[in-house]
Amino acid sequence: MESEVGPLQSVVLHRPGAELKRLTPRNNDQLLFDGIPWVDRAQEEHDAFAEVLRGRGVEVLLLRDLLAEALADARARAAAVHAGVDERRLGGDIADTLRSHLGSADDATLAGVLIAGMTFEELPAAEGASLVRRMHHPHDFAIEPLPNLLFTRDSSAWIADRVAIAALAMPARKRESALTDLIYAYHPRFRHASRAYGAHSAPVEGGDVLLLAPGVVAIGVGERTSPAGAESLARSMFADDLAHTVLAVPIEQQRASMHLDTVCTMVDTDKVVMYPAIRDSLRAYTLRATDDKLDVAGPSPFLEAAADAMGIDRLRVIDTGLDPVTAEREQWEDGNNTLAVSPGVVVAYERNAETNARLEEAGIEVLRISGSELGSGRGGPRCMSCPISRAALPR
Ligand SMILES: NC(=[NH2+])NCCC[C@H](N)C(=O)O
Repeated sequence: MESEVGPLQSVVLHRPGAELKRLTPRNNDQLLFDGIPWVDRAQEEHDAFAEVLRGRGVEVLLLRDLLAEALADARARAAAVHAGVDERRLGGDIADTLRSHLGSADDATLAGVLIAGMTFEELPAAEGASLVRRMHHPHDFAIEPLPNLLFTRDSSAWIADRVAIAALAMPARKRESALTDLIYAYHPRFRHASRAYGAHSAPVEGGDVLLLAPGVVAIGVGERTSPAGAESLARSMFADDLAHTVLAVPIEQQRASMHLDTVCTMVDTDKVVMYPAIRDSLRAYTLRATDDKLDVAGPSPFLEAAADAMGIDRLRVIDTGLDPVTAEREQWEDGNNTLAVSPGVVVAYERNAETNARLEEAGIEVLRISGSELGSGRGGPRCMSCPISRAALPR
């Protein structure tokens, strides 16, 4: 996979389920949701999203199935139980009981618990007294749920023929990469996939990684991806010959722009849709490897640095020309977070009517999906998808 826009062939999605039913007004902030989604409707919206992709010939793989299939391997099970059971939180006794309970669950049930988590009242019964059980509220989580698994973009990212397992920055999401890690390690389809970068160093999230052109990768640096994360991903891509140029793009460290793809996504080989408020201020450091040494230049204006690295005259921005308030509203609702299924064809939330109209005026085909419930986790079509293969672009 060497671009953002080559004809999409296969993608990993996660159909949201019981993990969203864990969200309450007391925990939604910590779990990174801005509201309490209506779960049945979120599932309908998600099914419709998957159908739009299938309708364009895309193979849709569902993360829950991949996880359950990977768990058929005993080593995957052991890793999953290890990652799910936090002995510091539970104490030795409960941890032991839970490990043996999970160890004997069937693959689908285990996958379900790893995703939806478990409360203290759902713990398997055990003999003897436990202060931990007595003192925890029955609704406290013994295993935290993973509602943000919906955003499959972030926990892994494919660059050329390699997969990078992300190190996620927020505590509520850290365990996601343990699951993607074991899918890629043990699922028969991916067992032989080579890795780029491991989950064990500084934070990098897939939402920050944009494949601008073959050999050219932009990495947003802000609330999630750290400078150290960007630098080590760049170094590993250079070492593996996956990129010749990396652009490190500072973005504001705030929720509205948590990832680079919340403010900018590619809609065609030489076109991006971008939040107008940052268009003139976005800058980039240009990283290259010269004689095996890292070379850092800039910062310079992002659009110029990108065009330069891509070897094109201009990287065009769809001129949404929106008034600042509409632009801010639609950016918050992921109007700039489009998923390209081929050059010039993108999936977008229908609610961002103005941005979509401008895209169409510019000749982009917009496949609209509804996201009134899905969007409450603050993520759009690009965040909710992890492309694993795209056809190469004609050169
Ligand atoms: N690639 C993205 N923009 N992902 C959006 C992730 C949203 C998620 N609720 C989070 O806060 O992490």
